[in-house]
Amino acid sequence: MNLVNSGELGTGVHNFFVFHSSLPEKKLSKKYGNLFTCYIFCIPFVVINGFEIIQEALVQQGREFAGRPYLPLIEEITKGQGIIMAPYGRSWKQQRRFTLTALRNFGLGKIAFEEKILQEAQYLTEVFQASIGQPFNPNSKITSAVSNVICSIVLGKRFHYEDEVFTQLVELIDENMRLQTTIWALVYFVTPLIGYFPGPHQRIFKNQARINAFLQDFINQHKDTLNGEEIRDFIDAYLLEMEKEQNSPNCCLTEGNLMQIVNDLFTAGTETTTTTLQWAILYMMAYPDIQESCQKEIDQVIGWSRTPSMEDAPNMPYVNAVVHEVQRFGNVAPISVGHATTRDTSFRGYTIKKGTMILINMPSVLSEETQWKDPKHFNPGNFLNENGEFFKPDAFIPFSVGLRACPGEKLARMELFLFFASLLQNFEFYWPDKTSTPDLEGVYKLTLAPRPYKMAIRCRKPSDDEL
Ligand code: HEM
Repeated sequence: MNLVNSGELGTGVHNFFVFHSSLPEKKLSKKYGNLFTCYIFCIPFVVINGFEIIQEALVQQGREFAGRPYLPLIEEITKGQGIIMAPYGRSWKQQRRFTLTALRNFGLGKIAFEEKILQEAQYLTEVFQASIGQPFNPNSKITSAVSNVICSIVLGKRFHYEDEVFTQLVELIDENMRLQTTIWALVYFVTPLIGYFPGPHQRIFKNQARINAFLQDFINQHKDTLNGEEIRDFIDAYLLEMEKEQNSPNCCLTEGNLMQIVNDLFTAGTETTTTTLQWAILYMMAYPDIQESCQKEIDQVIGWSRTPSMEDAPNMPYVNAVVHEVQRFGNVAPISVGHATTRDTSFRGYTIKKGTMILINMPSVLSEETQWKDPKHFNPGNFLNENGEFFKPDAFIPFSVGLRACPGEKLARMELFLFFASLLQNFEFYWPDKTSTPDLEGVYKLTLAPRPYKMAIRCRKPSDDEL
């Protein structure tokens, strides 16, 4: 048993068997308390629920909970490199520190990223505009726009939405994310020996090899044209730092790590933001009065003569509150990324053995009754005070907290605000099918996404004569 009671018995820790990967954690925490152990085929993992106890684990005992679980399938793909699934240690620290610095230097929080995002929002608006008149599924268009932001930061170029290399890359990444939530991934987790036999898991490896081949091409092109005088993008910055540090004995900057970080930024940076924007549009169709209030504020603060900018955010408390509420209610990363203990850890009177998988139950915080004014409904009021001013409750932690907290948070927040405000400035979104209403239940594929839907749009922008 992994969670060993070293204190008093029965203080909310329970052990039982679970044979399914999609857990009804909310119901379980009601029944078993804020800290309990589950088993997947006899392999234990500890589930942590609620703001206070999650803070305690990830922040106050941050180092002890900063590991990642050993998952044979992921290990086969990443070889422990990169950031997301890298074990806690020197290499992870270096990759993470370098990535945060590079993102900051390229303009995280500065104008450069804002321009890239706005340029992409403009393309997305044009593509939506061309679809007026026919209900359509916005998913692939939003995915293209969001992954293009990552492409321009990491690879130094954006792609046409129909570009063959680009669409293949996006599809392969998407398929691999989906395959990693199938029963096969679970079987691989328990019996890694199936890696030697045929089965759908082989498709994951095949897809990954193709993704890596695409990315290796880009890395090679960068190496051939590298020029210390001009850093074009993330790959350039990493290669130059590798060159500089090559004789340093503790340096973990390697081409293998570079490849895995590029993979990580694509996977983490595209799916989460795309899914949040899909929820945003779906909620706007489900709650047209909220959509209208957003548009009123956009019209007042921005008008028609210019595009939105991050400087508008403090003057747009309602839109800002809606974007945050989309993240809270949409809950796109319900189990965050799995954590693990980095050593035998004493926690709330219990000893958790080194390497135990830790599951952070995000909905237990994002809809915790004691933390929110209206936890159960989509209500921007959760982020507005009595004077209609924006405020952010401490329990708003969709990017997690502690040493592993999302390093892409600032970029993601910029993308969400600018894409959302640009789309609502230009279009009214409405549910095209009069016989049904938007389905607000999600489906889980590493992120919690809306079921595929079709939407209809009307152009809001007055003609030049009317302006
Ligand atoms: C709405 C958008 C996003 C959400 C909700 C989100 C959420 C998260 C969460 C919950 C984690 C796990 C934290 C933990 O283990 O405790 C994470 C990790 C991570 N995210 Fe994000 N993320 C978003 C966008 C991005 C973007 C745009 C990037 C890249 C530029 C990014 C890069 C990463 C990376 C590299 C990690 C791994 C950090 C580590 O293991 O040290 N994410 N994110």
